[in-house]
Amino acid sequence: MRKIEHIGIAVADLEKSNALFEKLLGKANFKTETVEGEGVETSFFQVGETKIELLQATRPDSPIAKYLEKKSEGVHHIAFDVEDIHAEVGRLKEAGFEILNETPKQGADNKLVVFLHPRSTNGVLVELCQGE
Ligand SMILES: CC[C@@H](C(=O)O)C(=O)SCCNC(=O)CCNC(=O)[C@H](O)C(C)(C)COP(=O)(O)OP(=O)(O)OC[C@H]1O[C@@H](n2cnc3c(N)ncnc32)[C@H](O)[C@@H]1OP(=O)(O)O
Ligand SMILES: [Co+2]
Repeated sequence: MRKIEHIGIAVADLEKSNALFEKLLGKANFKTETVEGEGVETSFFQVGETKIELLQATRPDSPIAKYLEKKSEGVHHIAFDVEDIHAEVGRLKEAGFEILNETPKQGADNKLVVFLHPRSTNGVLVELCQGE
């Protein structure tokens, strides 16, 4: 794992949270992107080498909608940048972590992403992501 690629934050109202994070970070977001496969609309802010990813649900069965039903707005996942996602999945599986999707799926920014179940990672939803 090379660095924290982004921190995902579940929000109820992307427009409101965009304005809040713009004020907090002193800069505007650099992009928004809808990822239909995950049922989310995202907004990204660059902070040094890493990013803040705000996530709003686009449909009721989105993981973000389910999360907000049970919990509240806040940190939803931590994403690590990896060089070789297949090798990393193999290593983590061997080490006993619970992989949610062994076949990488399409994330934002055309990246391949894999999630680890929070029950195997001290309650933190972990995302691995490999860039182009
Ligand atoms: C924009 C695309 C991409 C990117 O490029 O960055 C993204 O970031 S997409 C982000 C949204 N997608 C995902 O989160 C996909 C992976 N998540 C899942 O598969 C599911 O959300 C889950 C983690 C398996 C949970 O789903 P489910 O089992 O249906 O939900 P429950 O509500 O029943 O939860 C079971 C258990 O897990 C705890 N939980 C759920 N979400 C989280 C979380 N984000 N962080 C920590 N813990 C979480 C939940 O509290 C339950 O715990 P117990 O009550 O103790 O059983
Ligand atoms: Co993410």
